[in-house]
Amino acid sequence: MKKLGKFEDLNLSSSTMRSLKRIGFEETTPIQEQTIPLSLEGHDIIGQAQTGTGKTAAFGIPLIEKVDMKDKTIQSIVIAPTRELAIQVSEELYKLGFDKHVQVLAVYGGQDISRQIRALKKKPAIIVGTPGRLLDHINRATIKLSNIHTVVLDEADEMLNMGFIEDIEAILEKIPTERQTLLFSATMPEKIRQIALRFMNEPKLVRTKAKEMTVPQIDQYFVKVEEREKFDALTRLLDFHSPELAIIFGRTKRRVDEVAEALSIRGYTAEGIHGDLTQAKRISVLRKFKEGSIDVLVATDVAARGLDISGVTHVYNFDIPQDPESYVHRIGRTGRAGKGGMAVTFVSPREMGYLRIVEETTKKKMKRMDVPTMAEAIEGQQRLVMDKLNTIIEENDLTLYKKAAEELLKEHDSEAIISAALKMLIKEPDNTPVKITQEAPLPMRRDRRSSSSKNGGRSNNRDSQRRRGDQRRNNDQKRSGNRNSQREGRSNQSRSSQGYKKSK
Ligand SMILES: Nc1ncnc2c1ncn2[C@@H]1O[C@H](COP(=O)(O)OP(=O)(O)OP(=O)(O)O)[C@@H](O)[C@H]1O
Ligand SMILES: [Mg+2]
Repeated sequence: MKKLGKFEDLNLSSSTMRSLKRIGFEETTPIQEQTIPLSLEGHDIIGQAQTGTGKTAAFGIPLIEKVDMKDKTIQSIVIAPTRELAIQVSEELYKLGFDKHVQVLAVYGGQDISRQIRALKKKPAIIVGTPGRLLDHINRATIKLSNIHTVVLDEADEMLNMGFIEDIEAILEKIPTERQTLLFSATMPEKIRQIALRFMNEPKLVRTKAKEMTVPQIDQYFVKVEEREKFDALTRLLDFHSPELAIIFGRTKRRVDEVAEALSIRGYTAEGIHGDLTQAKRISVLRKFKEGSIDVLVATDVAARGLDISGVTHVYNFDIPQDPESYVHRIGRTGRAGKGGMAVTFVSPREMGYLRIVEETTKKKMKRMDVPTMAEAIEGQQRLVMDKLNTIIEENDLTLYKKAAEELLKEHDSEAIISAALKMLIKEPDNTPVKITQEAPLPMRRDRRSSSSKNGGRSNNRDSQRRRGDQRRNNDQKRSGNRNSQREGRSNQSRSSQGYKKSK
């Protein structure tokens, strides 16, 4: 990301400066440089910046600065859409407040409420929570709002999409009005402006200057491919690109299950993640992905949004997302904290209209990419193995292997031996049959393009409204089924400390 300022210029306390140093943040990102001073002055803020540009610390640093260590009540609340985001944000706040000894607690559905109640008794200064669970605590009076001076809505766009609007309104209505309200989002649909009007006090709009909605470090491509050819195209691309860590997005849960299974059959270390898996399963899949013991994560959008996993080099949209905001969030899982990344979107010929809408919204053209040939895929694999061999030669003592090498050299010339070894090391194309149920392409859309671009890409077309309506209904069903149940429907895993990325 573009680095503009220095934290030194922001008049932060020495404890926060020490924490920043420990984390490894040296310079501010643009959104941080612009919002931190305003926030410290007490203004309400609407902050919009691209994915992966440090919005968490943009509100986190002022939150920590404003904690009064003598006050033993809850002083700030951060509302986040999902439990793993709540955990991720609370971990970042914990690190930012480490030297000041600020207590931060995450509360979210799916976790034993009595455990949370016990933790609340330890008087954390900052609570990070999902809307439903926060409301539960508020209604039980285990969270008291009377002393709260700052409220943050993180990923506001996502919370609206997930149908949390009433919960958020209910929470905001209960918090003293002489508070500061900060709202952060990667995209800024009209609904958010309405919330701002109702619940904020002359908010300052801070938008980091960017022509495009996506960060420039992400190279964006599309591949025009028939539905039935998608899977083979995917494996070719994976072989060709040899991503360090890749996320593949599918449209449905079945899709995610089938693609993950099919990839495993073909010899990739892949697992799927979506809202139907148990919490424990989601935790373990995400942990394995962060540690690199699986290198392909297949996910529905909701399962990966907002997650900050370092080292994701490639994002593949196996299915093009229906609305442009999802696209922005999906590909935003790579290219974070100034690192590079590649996003490849599969489009079936009938879905080209959607591609154009995405491009109009993000104001960025995707380059066309062809499916690599078999030879190219093998070449990609060879490059990878050659890199690995070079590293092994550079970094290891190989004396133990010398004798065997000499023996082999007596029988064959070196080229033959190395070629054989390469053949062994390379994952050769594998055509084991796999089952991928064909999905119908998204409905044709012709006339709606203009309506979508007019409102700045907000996808208020009928399709997406219907879809959101469905989502909301689902949420409501779940809600009425079990007030405390997990509505977030996502994996529950936070960024682990080793996954905490610094751009140095
Ligand atoms: N000043 C900084 N210097 C270096 N790295 C930073 C800085 N600020 C944040 N980061 C790192 O950048 C990454 C992305 O930050 P963060 O998750 O806050 O992005 P975001 O803007 O909230 O993205 P999203 O819209 O996807 O939620 C994190 O790993 C974070 O630790
Ligand atoms: Mg964020």
